[in-house]
Amino acid sequence: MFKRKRIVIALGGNALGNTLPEQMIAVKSTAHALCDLIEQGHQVVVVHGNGPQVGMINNAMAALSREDESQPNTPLSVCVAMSQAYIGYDLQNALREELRKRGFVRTPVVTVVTQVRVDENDPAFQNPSKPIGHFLTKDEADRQAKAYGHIMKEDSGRGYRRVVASPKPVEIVELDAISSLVDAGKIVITCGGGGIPVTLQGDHLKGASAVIDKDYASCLLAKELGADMLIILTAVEKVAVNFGKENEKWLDDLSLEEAMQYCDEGQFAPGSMLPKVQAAMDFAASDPNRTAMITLLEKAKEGIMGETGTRIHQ
Ligand SMILES: Nc1ncnc2c1ncn2[C@@H]1O[C@H](COP(=O)(O)OP(=O)(O)O)[C@@H](O)[C@H]1O
Ligand SMILES: NC(=O)OP(=O)(O)O
Repeated sequence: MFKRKRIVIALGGNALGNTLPEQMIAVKSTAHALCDLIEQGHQVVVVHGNGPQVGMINNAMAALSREDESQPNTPLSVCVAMSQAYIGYDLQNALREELRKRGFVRTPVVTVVTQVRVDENDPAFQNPSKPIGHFLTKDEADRQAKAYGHIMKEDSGRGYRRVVASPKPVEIVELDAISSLVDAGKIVITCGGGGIPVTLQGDHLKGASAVIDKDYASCLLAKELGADMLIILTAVEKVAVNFGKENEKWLDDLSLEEAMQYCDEGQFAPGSMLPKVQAAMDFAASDPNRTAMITLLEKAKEGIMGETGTRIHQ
């Protein structure tokens, strides 16, 4: 018998592309994949990344303030807010269009500007690790570091990128509003780019200079919303051990014990697959009835039917 599931979906970089025109095209196939799950009868809540976009926005705002002394530099937290609105705008319109095509003319899609509280003493503030912006060559990265004081790191064999602090999400500030919208059957896009990082200062929420990992934020959201599944959609169909090596092995199924062992062995690259596996483990550990899955964006439908993807469970 069909069981309707509440599913939090985390969308990776390939769901959005790297530039404005790329994003306009990419969101169409993303909407297609998401609507496949909605059409199956599932309740879907959408989280997306923002690494390339927040880097682009931050560079543009910094260039503006260099050109015009009257424009103070834009804090990273505001750049995250801008990325939520810009990505949400494209994504909600693509979803709206795809839903209407499939006859869901009354299903509203809404993007919630979402703040996520972090701990101001999180050691991540002292150890920038979250890659943002475009991939650069070593020479380009050295020039950027010298010109702007950015910290640059090699990203999983794919080139160099700027890294910024990435504290763990502690609390989703707008959770009640998100929960009401989801309960009322709306399609909600929330915690975009991991959420706008804020710290609590009395009654004031102060923007923090950071970018939260959207995989960890989507795990927190999924737990808070009592979701049945967390699905992390990325650019690989399955998680592998010995990734990229001759003895590479794609995994269908991962228990928490196996996942922990592979993490300890360093099988998953930090800054790419490791946060996904850790978020999946955290979600699966929270309840024996909860499963997390990591798969390719285009395979979401097959994944949920158990035909592909890597499932992480207790
Ligand atoms: N063990 C692994 N198994 C599968 N993919 C891996 C593994 N280690 C690193 N990767 C890489 O991680 C990528 C996903 O991370 P990333 O591109 O940062 O995610 P996102 O989709 O959130 O932007 C995959 O496309 C793959 O290239
Ligand atoms: N904020 C975030 O995790 O973005 P990416 O998924 O693009 O890295």
